[in-house]
Amino acid sequence: MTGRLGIAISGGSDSMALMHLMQEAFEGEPVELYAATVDHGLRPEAAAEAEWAGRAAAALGISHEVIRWEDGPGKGNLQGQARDARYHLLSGWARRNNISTLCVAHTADDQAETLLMRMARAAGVSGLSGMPPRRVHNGVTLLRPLLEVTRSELRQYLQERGIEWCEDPSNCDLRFERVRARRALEELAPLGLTPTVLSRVAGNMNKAREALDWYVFLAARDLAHVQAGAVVLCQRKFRTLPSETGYRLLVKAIQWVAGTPYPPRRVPMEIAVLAARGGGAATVSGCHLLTTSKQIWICREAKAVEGAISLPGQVWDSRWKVFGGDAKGCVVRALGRDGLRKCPDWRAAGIPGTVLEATPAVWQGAELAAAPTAGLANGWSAEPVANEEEFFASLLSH
Ligand SMILES: Nc1ncnc2c1ncn2[C@@H]1O[C@H](COP(=O)(O)OP(=O)(O)OP(=O)(O)O)[C@@H](O)[C@H]1O
Repeated sequence: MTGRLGIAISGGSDSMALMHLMQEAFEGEPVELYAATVDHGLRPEAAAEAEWAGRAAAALGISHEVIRWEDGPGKGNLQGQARDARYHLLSGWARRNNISTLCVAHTADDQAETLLMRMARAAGVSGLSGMPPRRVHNGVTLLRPLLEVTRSELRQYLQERGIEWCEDPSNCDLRFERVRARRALEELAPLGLTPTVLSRVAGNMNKAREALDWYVFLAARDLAHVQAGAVVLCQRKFRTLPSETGYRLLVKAIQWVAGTPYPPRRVPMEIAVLAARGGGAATVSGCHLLTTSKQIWICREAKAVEGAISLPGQVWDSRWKVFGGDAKGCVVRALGRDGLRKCPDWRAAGIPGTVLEATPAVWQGAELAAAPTAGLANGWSAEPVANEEEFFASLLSH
C-alpha cells in the first residue's frame, strides 16, 4: 500500500532542502509526496513565490497546492495570527487529501532562536524543551525531521546541487523578536552557544519533561479522581509533592477541566498553587480551584458557563450530555446559584456547591426541571463526555 506524506514548503531554503531530501529519501519507496504553500496575502510578492514553489515541486514530480488565507488578518499580533492560520490551513489541506503526516522544515537554528526567546520569558522545563519533533495538530501529525540540522548545512546542500530558493525579506526585519534572537546567536557562537548545542539542550530538556510528566501521572493515579466533571485531589498528599510536580498536575487539571490546549499563565498559576497548598481558593483559565477540609477541587467557573446553552441530548459546554426525561420545551443550562437553591438534597452527594453550580441542569423557561448532579434527577441523567481515564491519559500527552 502506498502511504502519503505532506510537506509544507514556503519556498525558503529550509523547506526547499526538506522537499529535495524527502524526494531523495523516498525515491522508489511506496510513498507519495504532496506539498502545499500557504499564500498569506501579506506581501505583494507572496502569490508569485507560492507559484514558484509549486513549479519547484512539479519539477520533482510532487503534486502541489497553493492555499490562500482568505479571512485574515484581524487586529493584534500579525505574525501569531499568520502562524495559527498557516497550521490551520495546512492541517485542513492534509485532512482533505488523506495525508496523516505533514513535515515542516524547522531547523536547529529555529530551535535555538525559540530557546533564546523562551529564556527571556524565564521559561521552565517545558518551555526550554523547545519545539517538539512530533506533535498532533487538528488530527494531523506534524513532524520536524530537520530539528538537528543547521540552516547553513541545508544551504550548503542546496548550493552544491544548484537548487534555488526564495529569500523572505521579513527574515532581516529587526522589528521581529526572532530576527533579533538570530542576530544575538551570532554573538553567542564564540562562547560555544551554537544552534547545534542549544538544540541539544532542548532535546535534553525534552527528556526531563517526559520524566516529569511520568511522575505527574503516577502522582495523579495516587491522589486524584474525577467527580461531577471536576478533578478532585487529596489535599494532604498534594502538599507532600515536590513543588514542580504539584504545579504541573494543577496545570494539567485546569487545562483538562477548561478544555483548552494552552497552559494557564505563570502568575495566576502560582497563585492557584499557593491556594491549593494553603487551603484557599483561586480562579484561573475559566476554572475555579477550591479547597475543603480534605480535598482540592478544580471545577469549571460558574461565570465561564453562564451563557452555555444546548438542547437535551446535545453536548453541553463541550463536556456533558444530559438526557432521559421529557425534553419538550426544555433546554440545558448551568445550574447556577439560583438553581442550586431549588435543590433541597444537593449536600447528600458531598460535592461542594460551587462545583455543582457549574454543572448542567434542565430548565423549562425559568423553572428548574431537573438537576441530576444535585440530587434532583426527575428521570434525567447527566454524564460527562470524557471519563477519568481520559484525564489520566491527558497527563502523558502534550
Ligand atoms: N507560507 C508557508 N507555506 C507552507 N509552509 C510554510 C510557510 N511558512 C512556513 N512554512 C513551514 O513552516 C516551517 C517553519 O517556518 P517558519 O520558521 O517561518 O515558521 P513558523 O511556523 O512561524 O515557526 P514557529 O512555529 O516557530 O513560529 C517552514 O520551514 C515550512 O516548512
